[in-house]
Amino acid sequence: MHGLIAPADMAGARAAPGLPAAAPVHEDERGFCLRIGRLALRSLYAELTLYPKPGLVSLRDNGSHDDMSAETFMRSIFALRHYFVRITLAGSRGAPFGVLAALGIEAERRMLAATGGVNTHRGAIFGLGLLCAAIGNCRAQGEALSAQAIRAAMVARWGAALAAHARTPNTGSHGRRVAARHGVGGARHEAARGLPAVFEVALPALRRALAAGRGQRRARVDTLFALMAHIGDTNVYHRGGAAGAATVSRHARAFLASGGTGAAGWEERAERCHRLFVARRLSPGGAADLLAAACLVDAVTAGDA
Ligand SMILES: CC(C)(COP(=O)(O)OP(=O)(O)OC[C@H]1O[C@@H](n2cnc3c(N)ncnc32)[C@H](O)[C@@H]1O)[C@@H](O)C(=O)NCCC(=O)NCCS
Ligand SMILES: Nc1ncnc2c1ncn2[C@@H]1O[C@H](COP(=O)(O)OP(=O)(O)OP(=O)(O)O)[C@@H](O)[C@H]1O
Repeated sequence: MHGLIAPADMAGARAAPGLPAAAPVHEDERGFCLRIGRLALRSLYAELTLYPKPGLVSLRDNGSHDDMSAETFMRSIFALRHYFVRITLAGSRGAPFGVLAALGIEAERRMLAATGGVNTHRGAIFGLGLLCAAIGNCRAQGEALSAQAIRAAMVARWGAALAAHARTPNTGSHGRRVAARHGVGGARHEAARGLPAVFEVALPALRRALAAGRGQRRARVDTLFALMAHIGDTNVYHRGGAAGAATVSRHARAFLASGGTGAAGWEERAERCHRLFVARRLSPGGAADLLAAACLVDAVTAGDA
């Protein structure tokens, strides 16, 4: 086939309600979506393999988790390989929020099937999926891929729907219980505000550390701590309550105040923090998701796409 290609990767997006069933996919659009999908997976892999990462699962250990390991995460990442391609395409076609949500719900189903029912990537499916859609939309508008343009495309196309999504009570989730008890908004509120934790906290921290010559590993550790210091993470509240959340932000702030990974002994300090979180069963999973999201935006805007 020349020019018009309908690969398996695209099948879900074409079949999704709201997209024309037979909308042809041009080769350059297909190549772009495949590249963004690959960068999204690479960002999740970068987050998984990073160490030290307080309380979180890595290749070294399972952090504060009994029900998942790096292998569970690898299976989950593999199960998501078509999803990010499809949602990029849906975004480039300007699909309504309901289409993105349907793709996300289907991806959650695949994740749960691959992990035996463990929630490894719910937050990432939502946040990175939304970013992939925004990146696709931005490119389709003929905009150069900058962080600002990606964020603007996301807010312009789906801002109102995201605000409505944040207002909709979702039954029975940890996020809902945490919101009711502690007044913490979580992933949906973060998205409704245009992902400020990604664009105003994580990305600047990542770029600052890279510009200071710290390299990807140290820059990502600094970024994770910046996020831990900043966000209200529903995972942390769910497992550790307000006291757990205060512990996470206090230790993150102390690590950053000591110079982050720019200071001698940073690795030992970060590992000490990891051991303390594991002892208290704390896990900043929302910060981990947002780190992966920032890695994706950085890769896309650095020209890797
Ligand atoms: C919003 C969804 C993913 C989760 O709702 P829930 O109320 O459980 O949210 P909750 O705040 O608890 O977070 C879920 C996950 O997000 C991450 N997270 C936690 N806190 C935060 C935070 N402050 N900011 C960002 N992410 C966070 C964590 O990993 C957490 O496990 C879900 O309700 C949903 O709508 N799913 C289908 C839509 C979808 O995936 N669409 C894809 C493209 S838009
Ligand atoms: N490396 C990581 N280690 C642990 N969690 C992570 C990591 N990366 C991302 N996360 C996020 O953390 C969330 C998983 O956290 P957790 O297992 O605490 O949630 P849960 O299954 O909803 O709750 P619980 O297991 O406490 O009943 C996922 O949504 C995922 O997106």
